[in-house]
Amino acid sequence: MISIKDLQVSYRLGTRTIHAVDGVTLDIPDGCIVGIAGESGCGKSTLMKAIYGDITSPMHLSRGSITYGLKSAKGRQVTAQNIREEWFKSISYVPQSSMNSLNPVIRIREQFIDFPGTDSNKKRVLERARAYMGKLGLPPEAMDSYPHQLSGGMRQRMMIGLATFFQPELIIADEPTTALDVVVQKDILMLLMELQEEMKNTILVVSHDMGVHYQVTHKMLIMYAGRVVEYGDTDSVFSDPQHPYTKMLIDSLPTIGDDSMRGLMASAAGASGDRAYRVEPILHEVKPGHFVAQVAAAPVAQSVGA
Ligand SMILES: Nc1ncnc2c1ncn2[C@@H]1O[C@H](COP(=O)(O)OP(=O)(O)OP(=O)(O)O)[C@@H](O)[C@H]1O
Repeated sequence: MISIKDLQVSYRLGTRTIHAVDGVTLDIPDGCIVGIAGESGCGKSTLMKAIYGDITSPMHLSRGSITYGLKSAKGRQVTAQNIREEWFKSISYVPQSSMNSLNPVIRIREQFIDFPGTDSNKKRVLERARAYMGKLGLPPEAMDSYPHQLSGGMRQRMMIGLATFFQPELIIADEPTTALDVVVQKDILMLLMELQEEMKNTILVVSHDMGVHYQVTHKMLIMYAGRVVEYGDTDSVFSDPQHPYTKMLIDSLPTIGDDSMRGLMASAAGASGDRAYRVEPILHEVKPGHFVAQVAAAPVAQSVGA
């Protein structure tokens, strides 16, 4: 279990200090996927970097502690002081826009060989990496490509492959599906879920997409202005949100069968005044080539006495 106690992480900007994470206390159990949501700038990435132990100026840990409950392969307790030595082994990070983090001028296979912690027998590493990438749905020749020769989805798969190659107990994925189309997004999320199911490790996923959180996570952490405003089992947070900000985030998620959306659709159509409507919205061409989902246009029923 990861235990975070009264964590404050700040940025020093000249004479000013911003507390990007402020007084966060929480326990993250082993073997679950935790989703982190909250508006831009609320401190999600800062919290993830602090957990990863990637604390470099102007960022600093101004208060509190993180304990990991992890042991290295050599049986040593992982602490905030030695966590860097465990990068990619016990803990790995898929950063924002990570698919663009591959070095563009060297082939992917070289990036695997240079990878921290790989053993000195390059041939053996490559064989293992090729087999692993095949398991992640990448063709064997993808390892011999330069990053620009692969699609965004393939590059993101590669990054997830790099992050999971040593089966770390903790993986932090900061917006792993941003900038991918919805089909590829789904594939990447399914891949993360399958890997977690197999490895039984803990994954922290930052995303702005509440639909992603609902589908993928076991627990949800909602942040606002550097603080955690709600944290609980995903089912409970979605079915019974308590904090107004969580309610707002969840209300912004349209769902099939959502009566409030139906009401909205109905009133929008009703407001036009010239349509009777059924409840199910249908795509209508309102202008040549311009479609909108609205309730079906049907002859307006004549009211009695009209
Ligand atoms: N390197 C930095 N120097 C100074 N301030 C920073 C730095 N990085 C982040 N901040 C500030 O810290 C606060 C939290 O930023 P952070 O990137 O953690 O938010 P976030 O929730 O991850 O946002 P986003 O969803 O846009 O990625 C913001 O006010 C941001 O401006």
